[in-house]
Amino acid sequence: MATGGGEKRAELLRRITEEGGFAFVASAEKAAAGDVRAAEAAREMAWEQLHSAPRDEVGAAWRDAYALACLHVAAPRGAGGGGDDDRRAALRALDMGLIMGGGLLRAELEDAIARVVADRRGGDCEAAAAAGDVERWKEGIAGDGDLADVLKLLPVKSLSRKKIERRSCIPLEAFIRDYFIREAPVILSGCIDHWPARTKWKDIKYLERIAGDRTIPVEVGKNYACTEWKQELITFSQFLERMWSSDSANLTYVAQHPLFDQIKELRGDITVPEYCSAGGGELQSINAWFGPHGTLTPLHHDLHHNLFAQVLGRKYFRLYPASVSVELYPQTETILSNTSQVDLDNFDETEFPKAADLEFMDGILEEGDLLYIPPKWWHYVRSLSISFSVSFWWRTSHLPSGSS
Ligand SMILES: O=C(O)CCC(=O)C(=O)O
Ligand SMILES: [Fe+2]
Repeated sequence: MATGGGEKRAELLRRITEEGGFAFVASAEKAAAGDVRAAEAAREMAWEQLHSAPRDEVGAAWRDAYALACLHVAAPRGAGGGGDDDRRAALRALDMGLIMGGGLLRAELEDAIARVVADRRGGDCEAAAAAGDVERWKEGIAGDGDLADVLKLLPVKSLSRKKIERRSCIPLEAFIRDYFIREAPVILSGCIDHWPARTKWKDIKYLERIAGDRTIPVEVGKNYACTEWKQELITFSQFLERMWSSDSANLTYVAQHPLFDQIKELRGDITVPEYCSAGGGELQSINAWFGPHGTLTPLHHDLHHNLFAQVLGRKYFRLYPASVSVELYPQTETILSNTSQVDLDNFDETEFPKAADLEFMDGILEEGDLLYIPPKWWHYVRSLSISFSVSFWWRTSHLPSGSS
């Protein structure tokens, strides 16, 4: 398997030389000549550079260098004829390159992944999910509990509560007129019934077969605002295994991950809803939110318009308008400034008095529903079953730029 991108590679090595990475360049040259140990050494050196400074300060050259080294590590293992272990190791290296590496060699990484995947398809690739898992999976997606059960867990003043409006699939013009322009949330049902994902993802064996050996980033812990929270890189199969764990302190959540850029087969199972063209906007990202019963996303806001598709399972959403930001006590640390200090699960009225009487909207997103969340609207999300959702974020030209 060739690593491709000859000119890009030469240019990258020049950039790394300028950064003083002579040892990396020497190892990369040996790796290109088939030296596996040199490939691994180069990857190690780039990895160290990636972790030597905060993520946004690591130079693009070193990120691209990491991707190049991953291509070299995978090349001999991914070549046709290798065994399953080799293919898995190649996929892991290439996925790590996609997740942690820069964008320069993205196409080369994707091509290499497509070759390994196609090679595997030729062989016997029956999914490993046990028969019992198939049943458990169906039960897990169904979930139970209604709004009253959720509200018991969340102390609220019922006077300040409104239901999120619910409509069946409406024309784009009506969506723009009634919700988008007014920046009003709405749940739309029956708009994604045609997505292959609605049927295919109900089959755990399908997910396991398509994605089982792929490496993905997951979040582990009660929620991202907790101190014990961490991120890990595990295979999709390992993630599915953890779905059955009852250890709530180690809830494992694929959250806000661009899974569909990474695993192309899954991208084919969903479609960008027409509503995302409202405002002549530009799609910013499509993210997966996949996890067990009980995942919690604390109260926060994002800068984008969000159309949130509930593909499998059910989720409770609580929304507060953008206008009440001050009353929700945003965190003071810049990195978490879009997150509220108010913990809705353990609401402390004496500490956050202004938040006590605020009006909010809530509702349960059922399988097959879409939820429109206008920019900067605060949202709190809790899964009521195994849940797989997809968010479509877009922005219009008049909105502030930047990420969530
Ligand atoms: O589903 C979740 O847990 C959070 C979703 C969310 O915050 C978003 O789509 O912006
Ligand atoms: Fe969000």
